[in-house]
Amino acid sequence: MTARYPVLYFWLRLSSLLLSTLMLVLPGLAQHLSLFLALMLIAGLGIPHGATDHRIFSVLLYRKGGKPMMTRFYSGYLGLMLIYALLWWLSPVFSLLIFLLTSMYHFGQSNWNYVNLGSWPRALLYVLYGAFVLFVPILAHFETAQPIVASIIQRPLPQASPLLLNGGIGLVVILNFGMIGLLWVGGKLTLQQVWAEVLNLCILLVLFVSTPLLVGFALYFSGWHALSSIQDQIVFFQSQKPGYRLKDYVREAIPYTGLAIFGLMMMIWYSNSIQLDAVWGILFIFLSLVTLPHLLLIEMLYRIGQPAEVEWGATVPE
Ligand SMILES: CC1=C(/C=C/C(C)=C/C=C/C(C)=C/C=O)C(C)(C)CCC1
Repeated sequence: MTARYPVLYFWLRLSSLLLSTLMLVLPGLAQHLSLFLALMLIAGLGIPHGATDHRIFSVLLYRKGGKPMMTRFYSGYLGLMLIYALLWWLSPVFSLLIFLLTSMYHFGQSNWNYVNLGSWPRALLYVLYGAFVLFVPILAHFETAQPIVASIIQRPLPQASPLLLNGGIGLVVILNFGMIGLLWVGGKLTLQQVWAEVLNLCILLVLFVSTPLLVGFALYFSGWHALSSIQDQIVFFQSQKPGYRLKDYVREAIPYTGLAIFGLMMMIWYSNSIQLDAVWGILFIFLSLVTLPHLLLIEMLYRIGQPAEVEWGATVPE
Protein backbone atom coordinates (compact mmCIF):
# COMPACT_ATOMS: atom_id res chain seq x y z
CA MET A 1 0.00 0.00 0.00
CA THR A 2 2.81 2.39 0.92
CA ALA A 3 4.36 2.05 -2.54
CA ARG A 4 1.07 3.04 -4.20
CA TYR A 5 0.67 6.22 -2.20
CA PRO A 6 4.20 7.29 -1.18
CA VAL A 7 3.28 10.94 -0.52
CA LEU A 8 0.30 10.04 1.66
CA TYR A 9 2.33 7.54 3.65
CA PHE A 10 5.19 9.99 4.09
CA TRP A 11 2.77 12.44 5.74
CA LEU A 12 1.02 9.75 7.76
CA ARG A 13 4.33 8.54 9.18
CA LEU A 14 5.57 12.04 9.84
CA SER A 15 2.38 13.27 11.51
CA SER A 16 2.19 10.12 13.66
CA LEU A 17 5.76 10.58 14.87
CA LEU A 18 5.25 14.31 15.46
CA LEU A 19 2.06 13.72 17.42
CA SER A 20 3.74 11.01 19.51
CA THR A 21 6.63 13.37 20.29
CA LEU A 22 4.24 16.21 21.17
CA MET A 23 2.25 13.98 23.51
CA LEU A 24 5.42 12.81 25.26
CA VAL A 25 6.99 16.26 25.59
CA LEU A 26 3.81 18.15 26.54
CA PRO A 27 1.50 15.63 28.23
CA GLY A 28 -0.67 18.40 29.77
CA LEU A 29 -1.42 19.98 26.43
CA ALA A 30 -1.99 16.51 25.04
CA GLN A 31 -4.73 15.79 27.56
CA HIS A 32 -6.50 19.07 26.76
CA LEU A 33 -6.22 18.66 23.02
CA SER A 34 -6.92 14.97 22.79
CA LEU A 35 -10.71 14.92 22.90
CA PHE A 36 -11.07 17.75 20.44
CA LEU A 37 -8.45 16.29 18.10
CA ALA A 38 -9.99 12.81 18.17
CA LEU A 39 -13.49 14.15 17.49
CA MET A 40 -12.31 16.41 14.67
CA LEU A 41 -10.42 13.57 13.00
CA ILE A 42 -13.32 11.15 13.22
CA ALA A 43 -15.92 13.69 12.04
CA GLY A 44 -13.70 15.31 9.40
CA LEU A 45 -12.13 12.23 7.81
CA GLY A 46 -13.35 9.00 9.39
CA ILE A 47 -17.05 9.52 8.71
CA PRO A 48 -16.63 11.09 5.22
CA HIS A 49 -14.71 8.05 3.91
CA GLY A 50 -17.96 6.08 3.95
CA ALA A 51 -20.11 8.93 2.69
CA THR A 52 -19.76 8.11 -1.01
CA ASP A 53 -20.85 4.49 -0.68
CA HIS A 54 -23.91 5.17 -2.83
CA ARG A 55 -21.59 6.31 -5.65
CA ILE A 56 -19.43 3.21 -5.36
CA PHE A 57 -22.52 1.06 -5.54
CA SER A 58 -23.95 2.93 -8.49
CA VAL A 59 -20.69 2.57 -10.42
CA LEU A 60 -20.44 -1.12 -9.54
CA LEU A 61 -24.00 -2.21 -10.20
CA TYR A 62 -26.19 0.54 -11.61
CA ARG A 63 -25.83 -0.67 -15.17
CA LYS A 64 -26.93 -4.14 -14.20
CA GLY A 65 -30.03 -3.07 -12.36
CA GLY A 66 -30.79 0.60 -12.96
CA LYS A 67 -33.04 2.47 -10.56
CA PRO A 68 -34.54 -0.64 -8.88
CA MET A 69 -30.98 -1.66 -7.99
CA MET A 70 -30.39 1.72 -6.30
CA THR A 71 -33.66 1.34 -4.39
CA ARG A 72 -32.40 -2.06 -3.25
CA PHE A 73 -29.12 -0.46 -2.25
CA TYR A 74 -30.73 2.21 -0.06
CA SER A 75 -33.20 -0.21 1.52
CA GLY A 76 -30.48 -2.85 2.04
CA TYR A 77 -28.11 -0.28 3.59
CA LEU A 78 -30.75 1.15 5.93
CA GLY A 79 -32.25 -2.27 6.65
CA LEU A 80 -28.89 -3.66 7.71
CA MET A 81 -28.32 -0.67 10.01
CA LEU A 82 -31.76 -1.18 11.55
CA ILE A 83 -31.26 -4.92 12.11
CA TYR A 84 -27.86 -4.25 13.68
CA ALA A 85 -29.36 -1.53 15.91
CA LEU A 86 -31.94 -4.08 17.06
CA LEU A 87 -29.15 -6.55 17.76
CA TRP A 88 -27.34 -3.94 19.88
CA TRP A 89 -30.52 -3.54 21.88
CA LEU A 90 -30.98 -7.32 22.30
CA SER A 91 -27.37 -8.31 22.93
CA PRO A 92 -24.71 -5.62 23.33
CA VAL A 93 -21.93 -8.14 24.05
CA PHE A 94 -22.58 -10.16 20.90
CA SER A 95 -22.95 -6.95 18.87
CA LEU A 96 -19.63 -5.63 20.18
CA LEU A 97 -17.95 -8.90 19.21
CA ILE A 98 -19.36 -8.58 15.68
CA PHE A 99 -18.16 -4.97 15.57
CA LEU A 100 -14.65 -5.90 16.67
CA LEU A 101 -14.31 -8.85 14.30
CA THR A 102 -15.69 -7.07 11.23
CA SER A 103 -13.61 -3.96 11.99
CA MET A 104 -10.44 -6.03 12.25
CA TYR A 105 -11.11 -7.53 8.83
CA HIS A 106 -11.96 -4.13 7.34
CA PHE A 107 -8.83 -2.41 8.71
CA GLY A 108 -6.64 -5.28 7.57
CA GLN A 109 -8.20 -5.20 4.12
CA SER A 110 -7.43 -1.52 3.66
CA ASN A 111 -3.74 -2.20 4.36
CA TRP A 112 -3.16 -5.58 2.75
CA ASN A 113 -5.48 -5.60 -0.27
CA TYR A 114 -2.50 -5.51 -2.65
CA VAL A 115 -1.28 -8.98 -1.61
CA ASN A 116 -2.41 -11.90 -3.70
CA LEU A 117 -3.50 -14.75 -1.40
CA GLY A 118 -6.14 -17.49 -1.14
CA SER A 119 -9.30 -16.49 0.71
CA TRP A 120 -8.50 -18.08 4.12
CA PRO A 121 -4.89 -16.89 4.48
CA ARG A 122 -6.07 -13.49 3.28
CA ALA A 123 -8.84 -13.30 5.88
CA LEU A 124 -6.36 -14.36 8.57
CA LEU A 125 -3.88 -11.70 7.48
CA TYR A 126 -6.57 -9.01 7.53
CA VAL A 127 -7.91 -10.00 10.95
CA LEU A 128 -4.42 -10.16 12.45
CA TYR A 129 -3.58 -6.69 11.18
CA GLY A 130 -6.90 -5.45 12.52
CA ALA A 131 -6.09 -7.01 15.89
CA PHE A 132 -2.88 -4.96 15.89
CA VAL A 133 -4.51 -1.59 15.19
CA LEU A 134 -7.39 -2.22 17.60
CA PHE A 135 -5.93 -4.18 20.48
CA VAL A 136 -2.54 -2.49 20.83
CA PRO A 137 -4.15 0.90 21.70
CA ILE A 138 -6.97 -0.68 23.73
CA LEU A 139 -4.66 -2.90 25.79
CA ALA A 140 -2.00 -0.18 26.17
CA HIS A 141 -4.65 2.19 27.61
CA PHE A 142 -6.99 -0.29 29.17
CA GLU A 143 -7.97 2.10 31.97
CA THR A 144 -9.44 4.46 29.31
CA ALA A 145 -11.03 1.70 27.22
CA GLN A 146 -12.59 -0.07 30.21
CA PRO A 147 -15.34 2.50 31.10
CA ILE A 148 -16.19 3.04 27.42
CA VAL A 149 -16.58 -0.69 26.81
CA ALA A 150 -18.51 -1.03 30.09
CA SER A 151 -20.94 1.68 28.95
CA ILE A 152 -21.35 -0.06 25.60
CA ILE A 153 -22.10 -3.51 27.01
CA GLN A 154 -23.87 -2.09 30.06
CA ARG A 155 -21.92 -4.14 32.53
CA PRO A 156 -18.57 -3.71 34.31
CA LEU A 157 -15.47 -5.25 32.79
CA PRO A 158 -13.18 -7.39 34.93
CA GLN A 159 -9.79 -5.97 35.91
CA ALA A 160 -6.89 -7.12 33.76
CA SER A 161 -3.38 -7.65 35.10
CA PRO A 162 -0.46 -5.79 33.48
CA LEU A 163 0.97 -9.18 32.55
CA LEU A 164 -2.15 -10.07 30.60
CA LEU A 165 -2.32 -6.65 28.89
CA ASN A 166 1.35 -6.59 27.93
CA GLY A 167 1.20 -10.26 26.95
CA GLY A 168 -1.73 -9.48 24.63
CA ILE A 169 0.17 -6.59 23.03
CA GLY A 170 3.29 -8.75 22.64
CA LEU A 171 1.28 -11.52 21.01
CA VAL A 172 -0.38 -9.37 18.31
CA VAL A 173 2.91 -7.59 17.61
CA ILE A 174 4.81 -10.88 17.20
CA LEU A 175 2.04 -12.42 15.08
CA ASN A 176 2.00 -9.42 12.73
CA PHE A 177 5.77 -9.28 12.28
CA GLY A 178 5.72 -13.08 11.86
CA MET A 179 3.08 -12.77 9.17
CA ILE A 180 5.20 -10.25 7.25
CA GLY A 181 8.13 -12.69 7.49
CA LEU A 182 5.97 -15.54 6.19
CA LEU A 183 4.70 -13.45 3.29
CA TRP A 184 8.28 -12.60 2.36
CA VAL A 185 9.45 -16.22 2.58
CA GLY A 186 6.43 -17.26 0.49
CA GLY A 187 7.44 -14.75 -2.19
CA LYS A 188 4.32 -12.62 -1.73
CA LEU A 189 6.20 -9.46 -0.75
CA THR A 190 9.29 -7.79 -2.14
CA LEU A 191 12.00 -6.76 0.29
CA GLN A 192 11.02 -3.14 -0.20
CA GLN A 193 7.42 -3.92 0.74
CA VAL A 194 8.62 -5.85 3.79
CA TRP A 195 10.57 -2.84 5.05
CA ALA A 196 7.70 -0.47 4.38
CA GLU A 197 5.27 -2.68 6.32
CA VAL A 198 7.73 -3.19 9.19
CA LEU A 199 8.34 0.56 9.41
CA ASN A 200 4.58 1.24 9.39
CA LEU A 201 3.98 -1.24 12.21
CA CYS A 202 6.83 0.28 14.26
CA ILE A 203 5.46 3.81 13.81
CA LEU A 204 1.92 2.71 14.66
CA LEU A 205 3.24 0.94 17.76
CA VAL A 206 4.96 4.14 18.92
CA LEU A 207 1.80 6.15 18.14
CA PHE A 208 -0.53 3.79 20.02
CA VAL A 209 1.66 3.50 23.09
CA SER A 210 2.64 7.15 23.45
CA THR A 211 -0.65 8.91 22.70
CA PRO A 212 -3.95 8.64 24.62
CA LEU A 213 -6.25 5.83 23.40
CA LEU A 214 -8.70 7.97 21.45
CA VAL A 215 -6.04 10.16 19.86
CA GLY A 216 -3.90 7.26 18.63
CA PHE A 217 -6.93 5.37 17.40
CA ALA A 218 -8.47 8.46 15.76
CA LEU A 219 -5.24 9.25 13.90
CA TYR A 220 -4.99 5.65 12.71
CA PHE A 221 -8.67 5.43 11.74
CA SER A 222 -8.93 8.82 10.06
CA GLY A 223 -5.45 9.06 8.60
CA TRP A 224 -4.00 5.65 7.91
CA HIS A 225 -7.31 3.91 7.22
CA ALA A 226 -9.74 6.54 5.92
CA LEU A 227 -7.31 8.57 3.80
CA SER A 228 -5.85 5.51 2.07
CA SER A 229 -9.37 4.20 1.50
CA ILE A 230 -10.36 7.59 0.05
CA GLN A 231 -7.34 7.34 -2.28
CA ASP A 232 -8.46 3.84 -3.36
CA GLN A 233 -11.97 5.14 -3.96
CA ILE A 234 -10.71 8.11 -6.02
CA VAL A 235 -8.59 5.75 -8.17
CA PHE A 236 -11.69 3.60 -8.62
CA PHE A 237 -13.84 6.58 -9.62
CA GLN A 238 -11.09 7.80 -11.96
CA SER A 239 -11.22 4.48 -13.80
CA GLN A 240 -14.75 5.50 -14.77
CA LYS A 241 -14.36 9.22 -15.11
CA PRO A 242 -10.86 10.42 -15.99
CA GLY A 243 -10.22 13.78 -14.40
CA TYR A 244 -12.13 12.88 -11.23
CA ARG A 245 -10.38 14.71 -8.39
CA LEU A 246 -10.27 15.06 -4.63
CA LYS A 247 -12.54 18.10 -4.84
CA ASP A 248 -15.17 15.98 -6.62
CA TYR A 249 -14.91 13.44 -3.82
CA VAL A 250 -15.27 16.12 -1.14
CA ARG A 251 -18.31 17.60 -2.88
CA GLU A 252 -19.96 14.20 -3.10
CA ALA A 253 -19.12 13.24 0.48
CA ILE A 254 -20.51 16.38 2.12
CA PRO A 255 -24.28 15.59 2.11
CA TYR A 256 -24.05 12.13 3.71
CA THR A 257 -21.31 13.26 6.11
CA GLY A 258 -23.66 16.00 7.32
CA LEU A 259 -26.51 13.52 7.60
CA ALA A 260 -24.34 11.06 9.55
CA ILE A 261 -23.12 13.73 11.98
CA PHE A 262 -26.70 14.90 12.45
CA GLY A 263 -27.78 11.29 13.13
CA LEU A 264 -24.98 10.89 15.64
CA MET A 265 -25.95 14.08 17.47
CA MET A 266 -29.57 12.96 17.60
CA MET A 267 -28.49 9.62 19.07
CA ILE A 268 -26.40 11.35 21.75
CA TRP A 269 -29.21 13.80 22.50
CA TYR A 270 -31.82 11.02 22.64
CA SER A 271 -29.69 8.88 24.95
CA ASN A 272 -29.50 11.77 27.42
CA SER A 273 -25.88 10.86 28.24
CA ILE A 274 -23.83 13.46 29.98
CA GLN A 275 -20.98 11.22 31.03
CA LEU A 276 -18.11 11.40 28.55
CA ASP A 277 -17.47 7.63 28.46
CA ALA A 278 -21.12 7.03 27.61
CA VAL A 279 -20.94 9.62 24.81
CA TRP A 280 -17.90 7.83 23.36
CA GLY A 281 -19.79 4.56 23.74
CA ILE A 282 -22.66 5.97 21.66
CA LEU A 283 -20.23 7.31 19.08
CA PHE A 284 -18.74 3.83 18.67
CA ILE A 285 -22.17 2.16 18.47
CA PHE A 286 -23.14 4.71 15.83
CA LEU A 287 -19.88 4.02 13.97
CA SER A 288 -20.64 0.30 14.07
CA LEU A 289 -24.08 0.88 12.52
CA VAL A 290 -22.77 2.89 9.59
CA THR A 291 -19.74 0.63 9.22
CA LEU A 292 -21.47 -2.73 8.73
CA PRO A 293 -23.05 -1.96 5.33
CA HIS A 294 -19.95 0.09 4.39
CA LEU A 295 -17.55 -2.78 4.92
CA LEU A 296 -19.72 -5.19 2.94
CA LEU A 297 -19.68 -2.72 0.07
CA ILE A 298 -15.91 -2.25 0.29
CA GLU A 299 -15.51 -6.05 0.27
CA MET A 300 -17.53 -6.03 -2.96
CA LEU A 301 -15.37 -3.23 -4.35
CA TYR A 302 -12.15 -5.18 -3.79
CA ARG A 303 -13.72 -8.43 -5.06
CA ILE A 304 -15.34 -7.10 -8.22
CA GLY A 305 -12.42 -4.74 -8.81
CA GLN A 306 -13.23 -3.48 -12.26
CA PRO A 307 -16.47 -1.52 -12.23
CA ALA A 308 -19.18 -2.14 -14.81
CA GLU A 309 -18.97 0.30 -17.68
CA VAL A 310 -21.44 3.00 -16.85
CA GLU A 311 -21.88 6.38 -18.29
CA TRP A 312 -20.71 8.39 -15.37
CA GLY A 313 -23.53 10.06 -13.52
CA ALA A 314 -25.73 10.09 -16.62
CA THR A 315 -28.88 8.81 -15.00
CA VAL A 316 -27.48 7.51 -11.75
CA PRO A 317 -29.49 8.97 -8.89
CA GLU A 318 -27.49 11.12 -6.46
C1 LIG B 1 -11.13 2.07 19.74
C2 LIG B 1 -12.13 1.61 20.75
C3 LIG B 1 -13.12 0.69 20.46
C4 LIG B 1 -13.29 0.09 19.12
C5 LIG B 1 -13.56 0.80 18.00
C6 LIG B 1 -13.75 0.20 16.70
C7 LIG B 1 -13.86 -1.25 16.57
C8 LIG B 1 -13.86 1.04 15.64
C9 LIG B 1 -14.06 0.64 14.28
C10 LIG B 1 -14.29 1.53 13.31
C11 LIG B 1 -14.46 1.21 11.92
C12 LIG B 1 -14.29 -0.16 11.42
C13 LIG B 1 -14.75 2.18 11.05
C14 LIG B 1 -14.97 1.98 9.63
O1 LIG B 1 -14.51 2.49 8.73
C15 LIG B 1 -14.09 0.21 21.51
C16 LIG B 1 -13.77 -1.24 21.85
C17 LIG B 1 -15.51 0.30 20.99
C18 LIG B 1 -14.04 1.06 22.78
C19 LIG B 1 -12.67 1.46 23.17
C20 LIG B 1 -11.98 2.21 22.10
